[in-house]
Amino acid sequence: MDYNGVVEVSRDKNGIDEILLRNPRGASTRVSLYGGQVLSWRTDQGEELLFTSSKAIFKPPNPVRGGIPICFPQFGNRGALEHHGFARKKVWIIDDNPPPLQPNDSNGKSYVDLLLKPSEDDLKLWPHSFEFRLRVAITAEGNLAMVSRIRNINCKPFSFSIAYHTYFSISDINEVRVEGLETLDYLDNLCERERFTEQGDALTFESEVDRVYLSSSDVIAVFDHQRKRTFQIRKEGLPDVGKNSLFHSQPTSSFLFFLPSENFNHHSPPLKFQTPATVRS
Ligand SMILES: O=P(O)(O)OC[C@H]1O[C@H](O)[C@H](O)[C@@H](O)[C@@H]1O
Repeated sequence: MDYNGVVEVSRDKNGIDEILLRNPRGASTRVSLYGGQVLSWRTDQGEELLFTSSKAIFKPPNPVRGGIPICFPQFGNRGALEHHGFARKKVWIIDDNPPPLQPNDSNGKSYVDLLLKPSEDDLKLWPHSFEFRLRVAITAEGNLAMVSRIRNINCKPFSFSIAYHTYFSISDINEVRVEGLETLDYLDNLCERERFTEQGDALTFESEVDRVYLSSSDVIAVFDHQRKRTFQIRKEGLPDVGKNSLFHSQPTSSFLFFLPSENFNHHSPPLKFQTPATVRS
C-alpha cells in the first residue's frame, strides 16, 4: 500500500495492523491501529527515540504503555469516563483517501490518516457523534508530526479533552531538564491537583513528578545532558488546559516532534499536552 512516500502495512502478532512510514533518508515511524498509537520513531540510523515498556501489552483491553498514547475524549480522571478515555483502547481504521490538510502540507512527508468513530457501546458511554482524524507524518528532515482533527457530525455541541501522552526515550532521568514551563501554574497530581506556580528556571527530576502545566507556550524542550541531545516539541491549535475555549466546526491540533541529532536509551516521564474544548458542528 502506498499513500505518500514509502508506507508499509503489516500485521502484528495480535492480528492488528500497523503502518510503517519512512522518509527518503530512512527515518521512520510505526503506528498501530490499536489506539492510533505511535509506537516507534527512529532516526535514519535506526535509533529509537520513543520509550515502550518491556511489560507493555499490545491488545485490548489493555492500553499500551509506551510510544504516544492518544487520550480522548477525556484526559486523566477529569470526567465520568475511564482513565484517559477510550480512544487508546479502540482499533482505528486507515483512511485510504485522506482529504488534504492544507495546501502543500503533505509536501515531502510520508503520512497516513487514521480514523476513529464511536461504536454503539461508545455512544452509550459518551453520547456524542464524532469523527477523530489523526494524521501521523514523518517529514523529509525526520521530524514526527501529528495532527488531530475532531469533527462533530451532528448538531449537538460537546466538550472533550485530548492529550498526546508521549514517552520520550532518554539516557537517565537525573540528566534531564525540561525548558518552557518556567513561571507557569500547574496542578500537582501528587497533591490532589493542588495549584502551584513553577519557580525554577527549568524543570529537573529528583523524585516522582506528575503535574499538568496550565496555558503552556507552544514550544517545549527536553534536554538530555548525558546524551547531549534535545527534543523540541512544538504545538499549534488547541489551547492547553486552563483555557476553556469554544470551537466551531473542526478544531485542529498539531504537534511537531523535532528530530534530535542523536539518540536516547531509556525513558523520560511522559510529557503531555492536553486541552478542554467544545465543538459545534
Ligand atoms: O496508567 P495510565 O492509565 O496509562 O496512566 C499513566 C499516567 O497518566 C497520567 O500521566 C497521570 O497523570 C499519571 O498519574 C498516570 O500514571
